[in-house]
Amino acid sequence: MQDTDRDLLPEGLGDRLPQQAAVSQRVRRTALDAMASHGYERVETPTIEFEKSMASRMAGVQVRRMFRFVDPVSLRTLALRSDITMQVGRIAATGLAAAARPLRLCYAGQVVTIKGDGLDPARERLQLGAELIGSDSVAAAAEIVEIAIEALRAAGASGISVDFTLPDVVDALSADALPLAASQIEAVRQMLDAKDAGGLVDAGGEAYLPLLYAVGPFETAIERLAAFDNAGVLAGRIAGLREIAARVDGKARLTLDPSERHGFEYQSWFGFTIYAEGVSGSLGRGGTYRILGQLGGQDGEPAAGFSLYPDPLIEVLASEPQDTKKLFLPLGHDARVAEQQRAVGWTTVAALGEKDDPIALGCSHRLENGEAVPL
Ligand SMILES: N[C@@H](Cc1c[nH]c[nH+]1)C(=O)O
Repeated sequence: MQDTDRDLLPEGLGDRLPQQAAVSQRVRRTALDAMASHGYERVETPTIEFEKSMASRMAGVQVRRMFRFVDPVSLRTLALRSDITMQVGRIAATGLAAAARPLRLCYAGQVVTIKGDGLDPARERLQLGAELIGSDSVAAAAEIVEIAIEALRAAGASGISVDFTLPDVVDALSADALPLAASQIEAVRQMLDAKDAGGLVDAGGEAYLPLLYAVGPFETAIERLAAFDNAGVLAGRIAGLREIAARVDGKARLTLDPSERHGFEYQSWFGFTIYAEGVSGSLGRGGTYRILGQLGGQDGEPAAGFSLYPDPLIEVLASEPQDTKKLFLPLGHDARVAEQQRAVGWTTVAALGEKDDPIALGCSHRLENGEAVPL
């Protein structure tokens, strides 16, 4: 009988072969270097931890997306990390509780979820990001957006665009200017998410209809949002968005979709999604949020941050021709010369036998009389 399962990977999981792995390393390094250059210090977190500590750090985290199982040692429920931001929140609230604020941390690692996101079947993704802990001000949010753009550009993306949103807009409006019954709030949110104008009216959210039209290029959409907000409930948020937009002007194309919530589980007054030309789907998101714990009392500690999910960018970059400079070392070559060549940046591939074919092995040059000769 054939063991068909042996060579298969579960749905949504995959290997990276050398070309993709090389690009992935480069993307990770260049993006993290951009974050480090702005004072974000690297932290590393475990891939598994207690479910409770991950799920309770921020309001709105969805545990049902996480792989969970019982630890045979502690007999407690563990979860595989689905978002490193929550772990950075734990570090900020515990190990680095006494560190000076604002605290700037960055991270990179694989994250997994039980189900892919929308049409994307991938269940494991590379996540890279930065968190600015101690403030969720406009200045903090603007710094985060600027660094997200810079990190993505450093990683090789171009034609970057950023879509701003107000994750808690329904809460803000329903608490004040446009009251909704507690039972209506979820339906109104869902209809806004679905951009379903008819459904929004049926759900009793007619007054929220203008939110569906305050979308598109930032300048015109923000004007529409301001016109809709005649009670001034959103005035602070609108001024904040304008300030952030002015800071990133010229670095990315800006759009606004004030009721967009896809992927925003715990962000508060400000959120954004980031895209690049030639790459389908989004490449990351971020925003302001609160870290629950002792710091900041009941409301938690304010923070802002972003996470990039660069896998689709890695695919695109890895499909472009790479300039490989590899030097073939024939049998009997001078080992000292080879070492000197590596010292000046060559990658060398040494022949093991007579039959080794430099071209088939991906070499661009061959060592002859101490010189690299093009093949
Ligand atoms: N970790 C969030 C993005 C984020 C980082 N910091 C704040 N928000 C996500 O992946 O959706």
